Formats: sequence, structure tokens, C-alpha cells
Amino acid sequence: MKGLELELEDGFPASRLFSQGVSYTYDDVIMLPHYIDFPADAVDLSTRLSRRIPLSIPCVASPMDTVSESSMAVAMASLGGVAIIHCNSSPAFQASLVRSAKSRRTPFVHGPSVLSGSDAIIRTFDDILPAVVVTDPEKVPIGVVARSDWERLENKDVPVSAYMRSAPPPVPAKYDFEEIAAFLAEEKLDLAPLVDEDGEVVGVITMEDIERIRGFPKLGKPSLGRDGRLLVGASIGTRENDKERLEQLVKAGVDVVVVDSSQGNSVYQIEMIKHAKKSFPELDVIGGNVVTIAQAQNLIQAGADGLRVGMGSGSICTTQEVCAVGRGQATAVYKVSSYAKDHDVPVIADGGISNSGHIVKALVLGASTVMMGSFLAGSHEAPGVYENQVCCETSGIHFLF
Ligand SMILES: NC(=O)C1=CN([C@@H]2O[C@H](COP(=O)(O)OP(=O)(O)OC[C@H]3O[C@@H](n4cnc5c(N)ncnc54)[C@H](O)[C@@H]3O)[C@@H](O)[C@H]2O)C=CC1
Ligand SMILES: O=c1[nH]c(=O)c2[nH+]cn([C@@H]3O[C@H](COP(=O)(O)O)[C@@H](O)[C@H]3O)c2[nH]1
Ligand SMILES: [K+]
Repeated sequence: MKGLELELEDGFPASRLFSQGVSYTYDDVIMLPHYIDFPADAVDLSTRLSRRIPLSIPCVASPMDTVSESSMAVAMASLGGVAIIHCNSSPAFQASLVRSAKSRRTPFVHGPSVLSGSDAIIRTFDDILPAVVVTDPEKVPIGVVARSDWERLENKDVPVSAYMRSAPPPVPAKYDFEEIAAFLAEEKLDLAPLVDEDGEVVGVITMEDIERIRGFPKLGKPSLGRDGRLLVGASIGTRENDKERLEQLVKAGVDVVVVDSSQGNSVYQIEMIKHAKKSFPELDVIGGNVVTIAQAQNLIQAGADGLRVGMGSGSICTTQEVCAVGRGQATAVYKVSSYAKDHDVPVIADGGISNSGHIVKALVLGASTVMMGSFLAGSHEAPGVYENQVCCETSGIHFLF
């Protein structure tokens, strides 16, 4: 039998499968195994988020208020991916989240639990892991309290100034992981506050963290922006006041912007993409969401540097139920990628990823990256970098490299 007949006999080529007018979700399709002649660690996952932004792993955290704020942005960029900080907040607050993520080099740092000397620690220590930094009114560290100090206390209702340790020498937040580890070792510290250029505490790092992080599987090459700091994305809407939001985000150092609509092929989004490209030609702007070639065409013509594909694909997505529009995600990714690649526009397969097999399918179908919401945010309670990091870890991202 000839090659094609043999292949038809043994499953459809994608070009044929996706040209029958039927739309498929990830779970409707499976790829046939073929032949292995390379070791797993020879697989290179590096890719592009958008025209001018490279990533070392194809993973993007979704602009959802339950998923992406500063700590997810720092964790994802450190892993070689990126997070898009959500716009479900005031422009000023969203810009402050970008600034905070940009000020950090080391992902595995706790947001500081900071108290003033006169405060007492009454609550259980757990929700203020791993240490408390005591600061003066200018937020300069004057002492630290380790969990063990606090647990030994008979009466907890005393001001921390009565039993805190004197503040160890602070670690500059711009230090990377190895520099911090060396600093703690030299100074024989088991914990230290991290401070920004103004000496203000921005985090706490412990020797325990250093040991834990060393145990992580190999981390990807961190994603860095043109400013050499961690790569950070943010989303905007398509209203008039989103132009001001965009301005504040650019001032805060954002590296890429996602115009965030459930149906991106609208006069409003096209307007916003053109405005953003004209005002900030250096900034990559990703349009979406789209699921058809016609929608993609419009946004690429408007200047989009990337496309976000998915309608009704999100695990909590209600578009298909509410608006009766959408498309099976496997078909949407295949169709839009097949068109976008001819225009050098990378595609983000957005939503519906609940296992690493979905990630592989999205990439094989032509997406350059996958965007995840619930898969990264675990049970949607990812307040701190540890939870995000653990979610990344358990979510199979480490599986990918
Ligand atoms: N991936 C998906 O399938 C879905 C994603 N989402 C997410 O929910 C959030 C909100 O999405 P949307 O509701 O689409 O927000 P949206 O603000 O883009 O659109 C809401 C409505 O306002 C209209 N609109 C937008 N800009 C306008 C303007 N300048 N003037 C007049 N009317 C305007 C739109 O046409 C639409 O009818 C986003 O984060 C999106 O990612 C929501 C639904 C589905
Ligand atoms: O209909 C919706 N209403 C929403 O409020 C909403 N929030 C997020 N999304 C979309 O779902 C994607 C994340 O999907 P997963 O959790 O499956 O990764 C996200 O990337 C979005 O595309 C929404 N869809
Ligand atoms: K859904």
C-alpha cells in the first residue's frame, strides 16, 4: 500500500482531520506514537510568546485574579515562562504589581510579614511563614522573629520588640539566587530580610529555602525583559480608560501586554491594538481571544504581535454556555496556528489545560505556548510564591524540562 493509504489506514493526518467541518477538543484527539531516536533531555522547549519575546519553556500564566499577580509573575519568569498580571484592579495597583515583580530576582522569597516593634504576634505562626521582619516606620528592618523564637514564648501577647533578634545584615533584593545563598553562608545566617535600593524590606529568605530550592529539578533559563530584569506581562481591556492603564503599565516596566477579551475580533480591540502599537512601538501586544482564521486575520492586520486562542476552552469559561459561540480548542489552535505561522505571529493556546498531555497536544497542533489558569492556581488559592511554585511543580511544568 502507498504511504498515504497506509497513513489513512493508520489514522488521519491533521490536515485531513481538521478539514471536515467538525471541531475537536483536546480530549477528542490523540496522536499516534512513532519512533524514538533521541533522549528526553535532548528536547528543546524554547519558544516565543510573541514576535519579539523568547521563552525557555512554553508556559504562560493567565491574567486572572486567582492566578497572576507579582509572585506568580516572579515564579513563572524564573522558570523560563511568563505570567500576565490581571487587570481586575485599578491601573495603579496593577502597575504596582508589575513594579514589584520587576524588583525581584529570586522567585522563592516570601512576601515579608512585617510588623512594627509594638505589635504582638497572636495568630498562629503558620500564616506568616517563615519569619517576621520588624521594621521602623520607614520600613527599614530593625529585627527578625523566627518561628522557633515565637513558639518558645510562654505569653505570646507581648510586643515583638521584647524578644526579636537584632536584624541580620539585609540582602539586596537584586541579588540572584546564588549570590543570596553565598551571602547567607558567609554571614552564617539562617534567615535574612531582602531589601530594595531604598533599604525597604521586600522579602525574607531562609537557609531552609535555599536547601529546598537546590532540590528543585533543573530550572529553565529565567525569562528576562530588555531591561535585564524578570520578564513581566500584563493585560488591559479595550475601553477608553485602558489607554491610561496601558500608560501606567509601560511606566512600571511591563514587557508585553495582552488585550484581554473573550471575543477579540472587535472594532474596540482593533482600535486598542493600533493605539498601543502607535504609542509604544517597542512593546509587543498580544490580541485575542480568537478561534477562527478570519478573526486572526483582522488582529494580525491591526498589528498584533501574538494571538491568544480559545473561546469556551477555559475550565471556568462560560462563553459557549452564555453566548453560544466558541470552538473546540484542538481545532481552534490548529486552524489559527496554521494561518498565523505564515505571518510570523506566535499563538498562545489559552485554557482547558488540565494535564501535561494537553500541553503537548497544543504545541503539536501549532501553538507556541500554552496559557493556564486553574492548572497553575491549584485550587485557586495561590496567595504566595510557594503555592504558585508548588502548583508549577505539581502541574507538570517541571515535567517539561
Ligand atoms: N477565553 C474565553 O473564552 C473567555 C475569557 N473571558 C475573560 O473575561 C474577561 C472579560 O472578557 P470580556 O467580557 O470579553 O471583556 P470585554 O470588556 O472585552 O467585552 C465586554 C463587552 O464590552 C464590549 N466592549 C469592549 N470594549 C468596548 C468599548 N470600548 N466600547 C463599547 N463596548 C465595548 C465588548 O464588545 C463586549 O460586548 C477577560 O479577562 C477575558 O479573558 C471571558 C469570557 C470567555
Ligand atoms: O468565560 C470566562 N469567564 C471568565 O471569567 C474567565 N476567566 C478566565 N477565562 C478564560 O479561561 C482561561 C483559563 O482557562 P483554564 O482555567 O482552563 O486554564 C483564561 O485564560 C481565560 O481565557 C474566563 N472565561
Ligand atoms: K469551559
